[in-house]
Amino acid sequence: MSSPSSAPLRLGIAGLGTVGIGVVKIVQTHAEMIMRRGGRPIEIVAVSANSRTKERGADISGYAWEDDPVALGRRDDIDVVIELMGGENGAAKALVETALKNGKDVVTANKALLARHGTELARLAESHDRVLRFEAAVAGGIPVIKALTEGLAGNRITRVMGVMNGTCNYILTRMEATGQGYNVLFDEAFKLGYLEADPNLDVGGIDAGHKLSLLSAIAFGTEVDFDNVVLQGIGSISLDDIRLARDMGYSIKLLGVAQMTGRGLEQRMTPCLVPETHPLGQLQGGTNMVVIEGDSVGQIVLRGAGAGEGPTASAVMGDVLDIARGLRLPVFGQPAATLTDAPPAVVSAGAPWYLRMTLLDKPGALAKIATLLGESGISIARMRQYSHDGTDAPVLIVTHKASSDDISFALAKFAETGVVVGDPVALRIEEV
Ligand SMILES: NC(=O)C1=CN([C@@H]2O[C@H](COP(=O)(O)OP(=O)(O)OC[C@H]3O[C@@H](n4cnc5c(N)ncnc54)[C@H](OP(=O)(O)O)[C@@H]3O)[C@@H](O)[C@H]2O)C=CC1
Ligand SMILES: N[C@@H](CCO)C(=O)O
Repeated sequence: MSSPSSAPLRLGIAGLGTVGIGVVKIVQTHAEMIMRRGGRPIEIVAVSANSRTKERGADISGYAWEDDPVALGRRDDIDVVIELMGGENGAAKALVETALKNGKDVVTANKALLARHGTELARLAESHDRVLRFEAAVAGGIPVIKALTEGLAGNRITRVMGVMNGTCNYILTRMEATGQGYNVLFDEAFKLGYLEADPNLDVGGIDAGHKLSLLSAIAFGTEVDFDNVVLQGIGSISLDDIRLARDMGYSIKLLGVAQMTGRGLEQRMTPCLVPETHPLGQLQGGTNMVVIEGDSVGQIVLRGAGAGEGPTASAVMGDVLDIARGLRLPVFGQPAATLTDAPPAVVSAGAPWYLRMTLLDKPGALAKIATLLGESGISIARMRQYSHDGTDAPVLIVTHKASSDDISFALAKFAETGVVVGDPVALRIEEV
């Protein structure tokens, strides 16, 4: 920690949308409290957004305006650039690079940018003796970066997992609670300010994958490796799956898991079943949860709002206050030059699986499926056939531990049995 200055810390904010305006409101509302806690006044000097005339819900008339956000990175009257525009390239990347090269510290909520360019930007920041902070980029208002880089710094982290996309958790849990369809709930999540500019980043699991790749880098001291996160979105999850999983005692979550194994770094962000009684299974709405396991601390669970104006702005301000106080940590908790290039784990550890399929209701159909699973090396733990009208029978199978390769092999062979109608659904049951 360097000795902090008592001069005002001067901010330039690029992006005045959901998060940017949230930050403006906190700076304006809590000026005195922030000054006491940061040990110096914190002032917004200049801002930038696409439209100068848009109504913003906060008074920004006292701040200088830049049409070009990158100009904020060159201004002599700014100490910290806050990048809240989004996008993995373009103006956001140009601004962060310009600011760091011009001696400014940077705070960003942009997980897409860091998932793609995090290692390179960390090297750039550290080579210019600048800090680059991104608490808001992972799990919104939950201070998970701080937990990993500071409070848990003495632990060898064994696993990080969690629900890290508010939109997906909102849609999945509201589908179950209200029986409403995907499209209605998607619109509700939009109104709550949860969605990315490109909503496919949310529902496709990409946004949560970005976040997981950042947590992995900190937890395991590795370069950010988003390309090797195994990704699957929630688009294929039906109301039937949500209800049937619950009937078997599980909730469906878009769950991220990262762990360093003997086979390399395993990173997955996929829909999984978790026990409905586990805190992960109970998570409702836009709430996020990150579970961290360390060799000394054991398991800890962090829970809170993962998206939206207030929670995300809260995380941004935590970073700003740390800079005001003079706290200067390496971007990923250890110097960027020491981050290792870990090989990705090709095969994930075995797990029980949930298999849902529709079978022709005729003699021997179930036996054919049981035989096929046996031949694929998969053992059945539980099975349930639901009552039905007509000729198609909904069947649910929970397996004992099986590898994803064995499950894929069996699924590929299902069509050959002549008794499976449509595409079966296979979801991993995570051991939490
Ligand atoms: N919303 C959330 O809950 C969370 C968001 N984030 C991240 O925070 C960042 C901002 O998100 P959010 O506030 O929701 O996004 P919004 O879309 O609400 O706001 C984006 C802002 O950036 C401005 N902008 C975009 N491109 C440019 C550009 N090229 N030049 C100048 N201004 C530009 C827009 O201007 P204008 O208003 O004039 O169009 C707008 O003010 C993203 O990286 C997002 O991933 C992280 C955690 C949570
Ligand atoms: N779109 C993101 C915002 C928070 O990162 C979400 O729904 O979680």
